[in-house]
Amino acid sequence: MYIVHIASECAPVIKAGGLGDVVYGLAREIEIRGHCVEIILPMYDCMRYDHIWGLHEAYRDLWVPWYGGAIHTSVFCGWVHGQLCFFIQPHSGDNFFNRGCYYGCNDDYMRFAFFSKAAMEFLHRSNKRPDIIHCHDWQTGLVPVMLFEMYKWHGMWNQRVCYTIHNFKHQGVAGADALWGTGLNNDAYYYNYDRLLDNFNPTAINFMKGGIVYANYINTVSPHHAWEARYENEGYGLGHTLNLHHYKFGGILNGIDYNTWNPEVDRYIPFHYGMENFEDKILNKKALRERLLLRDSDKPLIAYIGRLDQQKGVHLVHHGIYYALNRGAQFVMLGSATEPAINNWFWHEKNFLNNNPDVHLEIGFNEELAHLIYAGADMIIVPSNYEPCGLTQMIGLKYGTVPIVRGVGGLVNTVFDRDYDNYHTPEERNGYVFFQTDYKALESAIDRAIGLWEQYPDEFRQLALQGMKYDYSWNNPGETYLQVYETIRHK
Ligand SMILES: Nc1ncnc2c1ncn2[C@@H]1O[C@H](COP(=O)(O)OP(=O)(O)O[C@H]2O[C@H](CO)[C@@H](O)[C@H](O)[C@H]2O)[C@@H](O)[C@H]1O
Repeated sequence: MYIVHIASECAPVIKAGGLGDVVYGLAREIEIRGHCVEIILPMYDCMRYDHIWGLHEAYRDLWVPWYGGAIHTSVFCGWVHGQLCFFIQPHSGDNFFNRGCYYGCNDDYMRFAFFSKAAMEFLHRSNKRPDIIHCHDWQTGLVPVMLFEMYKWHGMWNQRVCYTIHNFKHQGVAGADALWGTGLNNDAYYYNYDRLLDNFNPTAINFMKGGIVYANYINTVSPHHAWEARYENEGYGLGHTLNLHHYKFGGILNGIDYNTWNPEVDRYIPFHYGMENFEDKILNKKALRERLLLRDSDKPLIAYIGRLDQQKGVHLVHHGIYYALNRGAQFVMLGSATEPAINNWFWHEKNFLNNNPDVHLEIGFNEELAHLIYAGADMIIVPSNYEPCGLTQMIGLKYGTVPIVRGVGGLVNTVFDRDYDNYHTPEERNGYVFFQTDYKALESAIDRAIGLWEQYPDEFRQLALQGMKYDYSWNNPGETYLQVYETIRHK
């Protein structure tokens, strides 16, 4: 099969969060299984060019129709750790992708409407006819709309779309200018409840809704979150649309790329270890302490890695830092915030705690440091308000770093409480789970973890080893996605 991903991220060249990991990891898995996979991405000025091999111009004069005119665009091509990627570079005064950031501009919806249009135009003009177009999140929600309303009539009859939703909160709610820009025009037709009209704002269209309505298959990234999106409020207003399209909606648990995230081969950690030499993990803990100037001691080390955002339960991350310190543990946080209020808050805490030898708050994005933290920490907290899948707990498990998570979304599908899980035998349990969003809930889970670490170190070690046994690689999800591709391809 021939599969083309159209996405706004691909790790490690463009990574703001988990979307990048998934696009790269899934593409790689499907290619290993003998299929042809290509990835189309925006050519951001701030991406990690050092991760691209052989970058060259592949298509020089692509004229992308835009607002009745056309934007002169170049398409570059190169290999990102073995995966063939195409990068879209428009030459226009809008400077869509030369902003020094991936997201966070006022005209994001126009930037990604253009990207989606350019990706489709590139496929069309270069005569690429993939069996499957796999697109992701709101940024590419217009891809299936354009395919089935426009490009189908230009020779793209046989293409089918798989649309994966990694985060329902961001939906691409836009005005009619997105329709005019892309040439979909015809406002009256798209401003319709059955098509792109936002479910709550009668003056707006919704890219993600477009993706849901038009794609041949839609999924979110864990079975439990698929359920939450339909039956609880986790679909952020798209629950009814999902119910209408339930026959083509599912939840497929993400994997993680064990070539990148594996303490036996990780090139960013100083000491490799696995289940056989688990005791070497402590050498990484020492290295982490040295790197962050933390006091060497016999305390447990708790970590948080992730975006600092309401989704991630920042109030609990914040509380967790102080609770861990009071409870005699060390804490390391690595995170970045796009919201100024949250950013300021954590900078304030960082300055306040600056001289404390048991805590380090690193504010920013640092892929290399993340690896060392996963390897060096004893526990990792994921206190999310909602979590479609969550990769950090799965990475933690692989590194023998015991996850302490809130029981929502994909966290429910991957972490099983050592003391209270009803569905897994004691040998299958791998972490700690709490359910409420108040401080007490988090505290009791941290207490149980630290208690075991301090008083029953052998049992704690056993729990970590049980987590390492789990296979959360792309092996199983890769198989499932292939089945999806096969099914929609023949429809
Ligand atoms: N400051 C920082 N420095 C270095 N690395 C950092 C970092 N902050 C985060 N990371 C890394 O980014 C990834 C984040 O994974 P998450 O599952 O938290 O994804 P996120 O919420 O962004 O994405 C959404 O998409 C993913 C993928 O589908 C879902 O798992 C998730 O639930 C959903 O919210 C991990 O690889 C983590 O190590």
